[in-house]
Amino acid sequence: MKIACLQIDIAFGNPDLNYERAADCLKKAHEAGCELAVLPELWTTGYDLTRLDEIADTGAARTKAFLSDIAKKYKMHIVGGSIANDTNEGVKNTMVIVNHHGEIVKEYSKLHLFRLMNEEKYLTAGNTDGLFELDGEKMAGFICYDIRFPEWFRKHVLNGARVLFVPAEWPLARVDHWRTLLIARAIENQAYVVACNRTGSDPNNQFAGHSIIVGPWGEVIAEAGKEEELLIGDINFNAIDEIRSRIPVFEDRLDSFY
Ligand SMILES: NC(=O)CCC(=O)C(=O)O
Repeated sequence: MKIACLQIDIAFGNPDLNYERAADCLKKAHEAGCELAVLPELWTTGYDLTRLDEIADTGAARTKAFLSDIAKKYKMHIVGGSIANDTNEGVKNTMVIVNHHGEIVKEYSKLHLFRLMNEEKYLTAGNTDGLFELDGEKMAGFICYDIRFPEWFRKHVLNGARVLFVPAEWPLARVDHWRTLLIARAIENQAYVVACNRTGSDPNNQFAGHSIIVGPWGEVIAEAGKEEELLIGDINFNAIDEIRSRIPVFEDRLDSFY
């Protein structure tokens, strides 16, 4: 499966412009022959959290219609990063996944809110898992800070997920943590990790870029630099079986001791 991470800059608090930019990049991913595209975290608004009452997407309705139209037009699955989603439980940081028929297959809202970027003051945590299926393969979505919680990843992998998606707005200041944690999540779970970070800056942070696709052996299949980039990599589901039979971690787990 040919996958594209849309490592883009995000216009602070300007959804109209961000939808336009995302549409351009999704078109480029389609033209490059990609079967699945991934967007970064909070790609419609950035971290303009004090203005969420004006700029959040009510019920993610605009985002769902936008992604669904594009997915259908290009026959491409879209892991829709995440957006500020105004729900009756508060504003959530929600990922929408759309298959290549334009059907919404999953909504996952970020479980672990990141205090260093004030998320807990403005956002409501999700309360569902991130498991979904595309082309008969089990996959899962996580959002940014979630990568610091290996138990959350393991839970999804034990439930069958073999491709783990991570949209993010990860600052440059901790780019070493970003790379190390993502590679570790791939190695320990013997699964693909596809992580799409934003680039550019906002009033509080400079972002790292360095979107990355990591294979189940921990090998870096593709990695972006710091600038805007359409990062493309191929994933091969057979490699997961091969590595799991070489080192049978999932057979050797001793659940009763953990
Ligand atoms: N947007 C985020 O969740 C950022 C997480 C982060 O920077 C970290 O160090 O963790």
